[in-house]
Amino acid sequence: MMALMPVDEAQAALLAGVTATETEWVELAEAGGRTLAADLAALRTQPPVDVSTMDGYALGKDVASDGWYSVVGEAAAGHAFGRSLASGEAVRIFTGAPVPEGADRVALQEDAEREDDRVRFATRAPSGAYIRKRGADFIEGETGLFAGTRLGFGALGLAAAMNHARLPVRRRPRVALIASGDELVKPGTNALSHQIVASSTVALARLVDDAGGEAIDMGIAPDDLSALRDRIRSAMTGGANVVVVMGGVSVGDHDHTRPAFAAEGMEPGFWKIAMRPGKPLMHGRLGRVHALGLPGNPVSTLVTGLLFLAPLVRAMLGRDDVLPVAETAIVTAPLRANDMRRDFLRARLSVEAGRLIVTPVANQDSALLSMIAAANALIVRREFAPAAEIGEAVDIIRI
Ligand SMILES: Nc1nc2c(c(=O)[nH]1)N[C@H]1C(S)=C(S)[C@@H](COP(=O)(O)OP(=O)(O)OC[C@H]3O[C@@H](n4cnc5c(N)ncnc54)[C@H](O)[C@@H]3O)O[C@H]1N2
Ligand code: MOO
Repeated sequence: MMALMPVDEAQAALLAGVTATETEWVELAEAGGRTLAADLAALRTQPPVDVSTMDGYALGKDVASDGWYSVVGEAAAGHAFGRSLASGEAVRIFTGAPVPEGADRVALQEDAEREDDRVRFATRAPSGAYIRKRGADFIEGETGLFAGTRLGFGALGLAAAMNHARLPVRRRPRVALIASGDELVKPGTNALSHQIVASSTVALARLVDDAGGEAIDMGIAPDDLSALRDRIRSAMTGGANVVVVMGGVSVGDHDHTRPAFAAEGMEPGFWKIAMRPGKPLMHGRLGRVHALGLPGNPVSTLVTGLLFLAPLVRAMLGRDDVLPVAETAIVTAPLRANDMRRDFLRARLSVEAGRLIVTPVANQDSALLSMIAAANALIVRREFAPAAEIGEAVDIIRI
């Protein structure tokens, strides 16, 4: 029997030599969830001048002998006080307003005793009080965001503040999804008893989308070599970066995925991985295009999608976080010792008294979508892991 390749080795082989997609420019408002293709420098300094962090009074260094300052004007956000402060003068100032020249501190309005146009304070604010210095956030020319960053709300806010209206992002990798099997019909059709609803396309498309790719539904190919070859070819013509065939990767007489890719000139990568579910997973290259055969059992399709396809998409985006992040949680059921296949148990993760608790779902059959729908994590059981007792910490991946 052909030896099974360890998961880590297969992931490394898959991700080695991935080329990032091209750069495209998008409007800031369209850039959410995309991945930066280049480092982004600040186009201005923020704050551009020293500003007040509170509502109060801007004061100079010198205190008048009687403690009273004369209030000579006002500074509000967007409205600077026009001149330098002289000794003994105060300017009424509001949050975000430029601190006038000659002022070195801001005193809170809560601490002020105001009488007409003069003001005094019981205690003296220290030098620099309530002043946010020019450039405290970023300085013009400084790199604020790095290539490979997924643009979440914080990064988008920073990009806007740095005065970028458009951002360079990686084009979404195009992932063609081909379902294969004579038994498959589209969701919502009048399926006969020997037919199965093709559920993996929509599920995998969601996973691809979430990873930052663009899923292309290539429909259902029958269990026929030339039909599958046609489908692979049209995916290539359509500009796919990854061609995925779901099902038909095992060793049965009707499993045409590998032969079809091979007939299209695939340079073989790996086939058969030491993992459960997902053993028959296959990868190869059609020139620069990645060929992936994902095992047909729906849970196997999604687990291999999560561990291989999604990381491949993220790698093509040049993302700085490619592989799923492992965390630990306390297991609530005993787990038996593992064999040489890394096991990914579908499980339910929750928080109890501030700790992560994880429970495997009732049935680990890789055909049961009800079980993966009920799960929100995978428990990762490493190769030859010893039995685990209730209360032990185990590795998990959120899904
Ligand atoms: N003799 C052996 N038989 C099998 C092995 C093996 O090593 N030796 N591996 C088993 C494992 S593990 C898996 S997983 C399956 C996967 O095989 P295939 O990739 O060839 O999948 P199919 O036979 O095409 O389909 C399996 C199952 O999944 C259903 N399916 C397929 N595509 C979809 C879809 N898009 N949506 C919903 N359901 C789908 C299909 O109807 C079958 O019931 O092979 C084992 N056999
Ligand atoms: O991948 Mo099969 O993945 O064990 O059902």
